[in-house]
Amino acid sequence: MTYTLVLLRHGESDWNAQNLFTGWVDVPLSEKGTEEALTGGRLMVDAGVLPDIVHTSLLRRAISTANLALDVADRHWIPVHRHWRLNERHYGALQGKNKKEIRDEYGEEQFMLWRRSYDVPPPEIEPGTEFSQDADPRYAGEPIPRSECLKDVLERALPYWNEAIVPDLKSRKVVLVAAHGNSLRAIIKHLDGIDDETISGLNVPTGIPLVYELDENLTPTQPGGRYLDPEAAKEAIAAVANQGR
Ligand SMILES: O=C(O)[C@@H](CO)OP(=O)(O)O
Repeated sequence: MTYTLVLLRHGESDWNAQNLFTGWVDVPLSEKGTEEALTGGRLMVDAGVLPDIVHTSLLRRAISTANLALDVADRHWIPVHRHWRLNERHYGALQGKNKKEIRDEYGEEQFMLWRRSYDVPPPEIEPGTEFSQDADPRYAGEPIPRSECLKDVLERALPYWNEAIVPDLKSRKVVLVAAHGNSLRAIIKHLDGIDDETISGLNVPTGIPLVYELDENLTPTQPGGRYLDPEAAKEAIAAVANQGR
């Protein structure tokens, strides 16, 4: 008997399409992203993987993706929990900046350090500036970051994983987590025990459900899980890896 976890990165957002660092900026899905979310729902139906409960971030690209996918799967009615601890990593002062321009200005090495190193956060965002979240009511009273590396994301996501998601898994619910490239990378690092170096090469495609069967110790029975459309995932993973080029 295993526990079933479905990880779903939101469909393409408007800012993914424009190649902008997004982080906690609350941008909507693009038309393509909406289609990806609907396809994600169909893939779950075809695989017979029907969520009993959903956890999302507080950002509309993840919320909309979950809503669209669950509607297709006729599971629009399941209980939902939302938390900022599942948000995308906070991209600090890079939020709203073009990835290619940042790469051209700072060079490949610095660009990749900021984008994919485990423990180097981008420069902090200035409070009160256009893309900062300090006055956003959804985070009132919360210890929100001004910039995060993946290590920070893992540290803030883990309490939510342990206290909110694990109990649902252990009660034998099929759990859907609809979140973001980097919050999902953090969860995958934790689940698969990926080391700090190797995780820099792992990218998560938009809109393709990734299913994990977990044993009693919450160890994946198949490391890396299985994408419900492996061919599409391969192509989309390469596209994410190549952003900024
Ligand atoms: O901009 C972002 O918030 C993330 C995800 O879209 O980008 P990256 O893949 O570069 O970490």
